[in-house]
Amino acid sequence: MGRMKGVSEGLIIGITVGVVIGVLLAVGILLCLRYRRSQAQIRSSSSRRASTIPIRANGVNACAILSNSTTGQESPREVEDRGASLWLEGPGRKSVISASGIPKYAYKELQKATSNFTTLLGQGAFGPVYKADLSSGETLAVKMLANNSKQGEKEFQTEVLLLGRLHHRNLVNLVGYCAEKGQHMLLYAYMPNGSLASHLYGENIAPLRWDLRVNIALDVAKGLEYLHDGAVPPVVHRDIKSPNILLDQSMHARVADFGLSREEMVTRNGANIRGTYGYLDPEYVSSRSFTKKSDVYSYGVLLFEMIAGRNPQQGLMEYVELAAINADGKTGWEEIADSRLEGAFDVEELNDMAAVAYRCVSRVSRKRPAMRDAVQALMRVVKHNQSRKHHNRRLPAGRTDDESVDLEASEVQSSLSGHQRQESYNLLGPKLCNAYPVS
Ligand SMILES: Nc1ncnc2c1ncn2[C@@H]1O[C@H](COP(=O)(O)OP(=O)(O)OP(=O)(O)O)[C@@H](O)[C@H]1O
Repeated sequence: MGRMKGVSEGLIIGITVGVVIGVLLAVGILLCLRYRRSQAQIRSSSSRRASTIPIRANGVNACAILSNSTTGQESPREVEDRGASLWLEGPGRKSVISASGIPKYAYKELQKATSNFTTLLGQGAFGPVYKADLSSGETLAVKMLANNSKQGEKEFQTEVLLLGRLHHRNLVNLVGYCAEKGQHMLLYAYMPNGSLASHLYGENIAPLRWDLRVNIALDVAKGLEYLHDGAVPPVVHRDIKSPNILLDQSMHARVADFGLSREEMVTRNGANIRGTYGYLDPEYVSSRSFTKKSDVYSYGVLLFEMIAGRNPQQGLMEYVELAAINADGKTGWEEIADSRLEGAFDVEELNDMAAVAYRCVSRVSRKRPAMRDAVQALMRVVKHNQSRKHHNRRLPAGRTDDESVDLEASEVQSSLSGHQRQESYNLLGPKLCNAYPVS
């Protein structure tokens, strides 16, 4: 009996110890599993954040070191309170990534980078634009929005958010902003080669070569195509003109000044119109409804401006209309070619580009091409231009690049049958030039 009692007691103790160990093991495994799950959640949420907040350092897709430390004007508390901003640090970098993913710059840093706002690049309708040399070595253009603008803080933040999501190699992309001391500033990539207008009309600047004009025409078309068909929601530029086409270090063109809320201008007859005289879609002027096709019209004017080297505000379109009497819309446009080209252009390419331009400036918007069609047409012109260049690259040894351009023009113009029309340019050009002297 006594032995039996001893055995059952031992059994009970054994079972109890086993159960306790089992429970402890189960709790341990459970805790372990929960810990691993929470780690996985942290990992996935941080990678989600990284993919939704585009971390860009001054417009360049750069690998940035993120930290909570403060290096600029704003206090860390301010940043934390908004709960959605991250400081972006790097050598000489003092900006903060806002909720929209667009770096926010401190007023003090910009003040230093612009030598107290004295490095004026020019004055636009929105206010002055300054060149900023940052301590990081980067150069930006700072557009200081005029204080008299009716835009409030909320509208400015909305504009930054909208602009910040537009990115294309043929746009002057927004790379940052500053909203401090009652000032609103937009920061853009700096375009060292200035505006298309300065190259067409600048006095101390070499005439823009034909091949560059063709490339610029395609670049602008691609930038506009992106705004119309690539951006969500689509963006209508509303002010396509040669001063708003800027050239980067490689002479690639980029469309500037898009997406900004524009003030209306009052015309002589008291109507409120937005845009620039000379580039304005006549259908918009009568209907007051601005569409993508109104941008297409302005683009057509811009193409003719590059072909003729004439300012749309000084009778370019009247000049074009006059030439259109002789041209059938597709050929014969060489008579309006910019005299500064001195005949160094390909007639076929010029006619093809003018044919696109002529369709773009059709008075009936429905008849104008979409920007994607203009891109296709311009791509063919660029292709032709490049294969011509390739052909002419087989030059006699010892020739310089400049000579090759001259040779290229004369060779092509004399070798291709279509280019015999060059002679009619020589005959008809001066006639039209006298009727509309370049002012
Ligand atoms: N990103 C940039 N890089 C270099 N220069 C620039 C840049 N943005 C603007 N500029 C220059 O600053 C000056 C003012 O530009 P802004 O765009 O404000 O006005 P605009 O285009 O000349 O006129 P508007 O405001 O009437 O369209 C111009 O000379 C322009 O070429």
